[in-house]
Amino acid sequence: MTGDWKLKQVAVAAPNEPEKELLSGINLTFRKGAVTLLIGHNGSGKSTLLETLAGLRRLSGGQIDQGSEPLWQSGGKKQRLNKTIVMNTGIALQQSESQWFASTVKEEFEYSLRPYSAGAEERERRIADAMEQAGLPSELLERDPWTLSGGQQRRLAMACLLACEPEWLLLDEPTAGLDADGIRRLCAILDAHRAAGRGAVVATHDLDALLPLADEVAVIAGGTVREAAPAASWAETHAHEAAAPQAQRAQAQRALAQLRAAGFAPPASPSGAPWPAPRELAALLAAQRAANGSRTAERPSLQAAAAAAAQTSAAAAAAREPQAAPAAAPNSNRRLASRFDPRALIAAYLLLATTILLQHSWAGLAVGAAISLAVFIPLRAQIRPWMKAIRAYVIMTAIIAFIAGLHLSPFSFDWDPALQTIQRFSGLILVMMLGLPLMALVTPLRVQRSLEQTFGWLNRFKVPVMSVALTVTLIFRFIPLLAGEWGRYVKIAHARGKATTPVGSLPFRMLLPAMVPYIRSILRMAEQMADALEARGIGHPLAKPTQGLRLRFGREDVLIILAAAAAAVLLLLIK
Ligand SMILES: Nc1ncnc2c1ncn2[C@@H]1O[C@H](COP(=O)(O)OP(=O)(O)OP(=O)(O)O)[C@@H](O)[C@H]1O
Repeated sequence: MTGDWKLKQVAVAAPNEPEKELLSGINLTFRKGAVTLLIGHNGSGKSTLLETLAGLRRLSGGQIDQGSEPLWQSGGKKQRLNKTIVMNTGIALQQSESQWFASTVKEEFEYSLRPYSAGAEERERRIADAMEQAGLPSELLERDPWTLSGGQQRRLAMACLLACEPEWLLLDEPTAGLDADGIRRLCAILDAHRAAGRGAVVATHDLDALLPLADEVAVIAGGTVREAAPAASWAETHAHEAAAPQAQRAQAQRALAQLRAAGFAPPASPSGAPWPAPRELAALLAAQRAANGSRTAERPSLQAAAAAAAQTSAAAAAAREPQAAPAAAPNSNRRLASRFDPRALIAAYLLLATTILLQHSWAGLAVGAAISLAVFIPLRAQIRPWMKAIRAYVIMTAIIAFIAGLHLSPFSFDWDPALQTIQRFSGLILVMMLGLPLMALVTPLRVQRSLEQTFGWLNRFKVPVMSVALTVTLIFRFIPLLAGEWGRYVKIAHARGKATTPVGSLPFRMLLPAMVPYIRSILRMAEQMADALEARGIGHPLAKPTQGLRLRFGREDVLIILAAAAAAVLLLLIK
C-alpha cells in the first residue's frame, strides 16, 4: 500500500523556456483514502500539476514523494522515475480519448495491462470489471475504439485506467463529455476508490458534480497554491459567492435609479438584461454629457451614481473571475515578430549565409561564428527548442571527422582530413544557427505577404505565386503545431506504457502507440484546414489575396541590410 503524496517547494519550468515557471513553491499533501479536487482558472496550472505527479513533467525545483519513496530517482547521470510509483499511479490526461492505436477495444486493454504481470484469467476479470464500472457493454470489446462515440471513448479511457487497478487516480477534467449516467458512474468509481483506502486527485471545473464527494480542495492560481482546505469548510467559506449575483443586481438597480433621478435615461439592454452593460452605459453617459455640456460636474447625485455603476461593474468582474491569475505579461515575442520586414531579414540572411558558405579559412569561419553568435545569443530563448538538433549535428560532425581521419593500415589518425571535414560541416551549422532566429522574427502571415508583394507580378506569367506563398506560410504555421501534437501523444503513450524514462525520451517500444493516434490527428487537422481554406475561397480561381496587411520597408530594415552587407564584405575580404 502506498502513502500520501508530499510535495515540497515543487517548481516546474516550461520544457523549452527554463526561465518560464509554470509551477512554483507548491507545498501540498494529497492524502490517500481521500479525493482532492484541484480547482482554478483556465491556465492556472492544474493539468501541469497532475502531469508533474505522474512524472510527465520534470521538476525544476523541490521534491515529490509518495509515502517514503521519491518520485524521481537518480540512476547514474540521468534521473529516472520510481517504477513502484509509476505502476501504482494512473493518469487520465485532458482529452485522454483519441489515444487509440489498436484495432479493437480488447487490445487497447491488453496494451494498458501489459506492464502488469497479470495472468490471462486475471486480465479477463479486470477488463470485465472495468467495462462494468465504466458502463460499457461487453459487446464493444471487439469494436474498433475509433468507432465509439466521444463519450464512450472517454469511458473507455477511464476503463483502461481502472483495469490497471492503480492506488492513485489522477484525473484531468474527468466529467467533460460525459452524460448524466457517466457522471454518476464516475462519482461511484471515486467513492469506491476512496472506500478501498486509495487516493484520487482530480482537476475539475465541475464543482456541481464533484464538490459533494470531495474531501479536500486545493485552489491553484498562477502556478501556485492559493488555498488548500477540507472540501466542507471550503464550500462553507465560499457559499456566499452563490449570493453574489443577487447582491450585484440590487446594487446595479440602485445605480440606475440614481442615474434616472439625475436626468439620464439609461437604454434598455439589447440582451434583455434588466440593466445595460457597463460599455453601453458608458457610451450613453458620454453622449448625453456631450449634449448637455459639463452639467455632470454640478450634479453630485450623478457622480455617486457613476461611482456606484463602476463599483458594480468591478464587483461583477471580480465575481466572474474569483481566482483570476495575474495579468499576462505583454507578448514581447509577438511584437518582435512583427517589428521587421521579412524581406529585409531574408535578404540579410541570404547575404550572410552565402558569404559564410564561401569561407575556406579558419579565420573566416571564426568571423562567421562571431556573426552567427551575435544574432543567435540575444534570441536564444526562442531557439531553445532547436538546441537538441544543433547538439546532435555537432556530435555527428565530430564522429564523421573522427572517421575521416582514421587510417586502418597502418592504424593511425591523420588530423588533416579530420580538420577539413570539421571546416566543411562548420559552415553549415553556422548558416543553420543564423537562420533559426528568423523563425522567431517573422510570423507566417508576414512571410506570406512579403512573398505576395515581392513576386505578385509573376502572376501575369501564370506563376502560382499565391499558392507558393500559402504553402510556405502553412509549413511555418504547422511546424510548432505538429511538435505540440507529438508531445501530447508521447505523454499519453508514456503514461499508458508505464515508462520510467524522462518524458522527452520515449522508449522505442512506445513509438507505435504514440505514432498511430498522432498520424490520425494530423490527418484530421489537415482535413479541417482544407475545409477552412476552401470556405475562405482559397483555391478558387477568382480569389484575391488579402490586402489587409501591407508591409513597408522601415529604417530598421534598411539598417539590417546595411549591417549584413558590411559583414558580408568583411567575410569576402577574409576569404
Ligand atoms: N509546454 C509548455 N510551454 C509553455 N507553457 C506551457 C506549456 N504547458 C503549459 N503551459 C502553460 O502553463 C499554464 C498552465 O497550463 P495548464 O494546462 O496546467 O492549466 P490548467 O489549469 O489545467 O488550465 P485548464 O483549466 O484550461 O485546463 C498555461 O498558461 C499554459 O499556457
